[in-house]
Amino acid sequence: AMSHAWGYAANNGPDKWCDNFPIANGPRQSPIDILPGAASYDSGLKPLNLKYDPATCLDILNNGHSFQVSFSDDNDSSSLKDGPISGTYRLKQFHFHWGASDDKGSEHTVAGTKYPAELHLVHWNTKYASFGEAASQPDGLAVVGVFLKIGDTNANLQKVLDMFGAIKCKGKQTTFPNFDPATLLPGCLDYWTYDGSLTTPPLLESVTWIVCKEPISVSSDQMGKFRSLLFSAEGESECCMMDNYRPPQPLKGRAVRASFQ
Ligand SMILES: NS(=O)(=O)c1ccc(CCCCO)cc1
Ligand SMILES: [Zn+2]
Repeated sequence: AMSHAWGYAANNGPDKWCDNFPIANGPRQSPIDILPGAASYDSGLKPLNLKYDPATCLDILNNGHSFQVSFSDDNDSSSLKDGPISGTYRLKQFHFHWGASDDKGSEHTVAGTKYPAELHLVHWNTKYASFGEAASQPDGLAVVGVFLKIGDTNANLQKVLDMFGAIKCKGKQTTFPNFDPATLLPGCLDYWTYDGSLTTPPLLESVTWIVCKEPISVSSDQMGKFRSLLFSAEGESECCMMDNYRPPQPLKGRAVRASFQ
């Protein structure tokens, strides 16, 4: 059985996740295809208020599905407020999803357009005691999504890619001090927002999605570096980490709001 051996291959990928995680066919699944023309401008939406302290950056890990940079979250030093949310949500980690080639890789799409990668900054609602508890609540998480578009080399992103030699295989982890995730944000923080879910198992319907309209740049060479990571653990037959994205899911009547006109 797949149990928790989910992945992105034909035998354990997104089309099979419903076997062990029936919520995969739920009413508020993510990602979605965002149709800018169908999004409704909401003047009540506040600008995003992101405050990140590089001192909270802890480590970088290859978890076999993506790589993630984790943050200490025992205070509000790195947190998200305002935007579509109420209260304070603490940054827990960020990670990416990407494709086998530059023509695909993002999870959200914009009027059918796929980007080569997508950054997710994962935050949890401090009205709950922990990330794990928040992840099971309908207003527990807020994930900021940022598209990556092929263009100039991204010097800030390169600082993350330079760590890949130490985390090539599943399970490898290394310290990653003093990285400022704010350097990965676009200049303009206009966003779309909707109620959704985690895009990987357990696919919990606990995420307020906040997807930035403006992408950040990544060079094609840098995208090649993403694909040098491995899904596989040391000693296993090597399997390159790529196409670790879930395709868009049915909107099922949900409204997508825009913070901009
Ligand atoms: N691609 S995503 O931002 O939706 C995302 C974020 C965080 C997790 C981990 C959930 C662990 C629940 O116990 C899984 C997926
Ligand atoms: Zn993600």
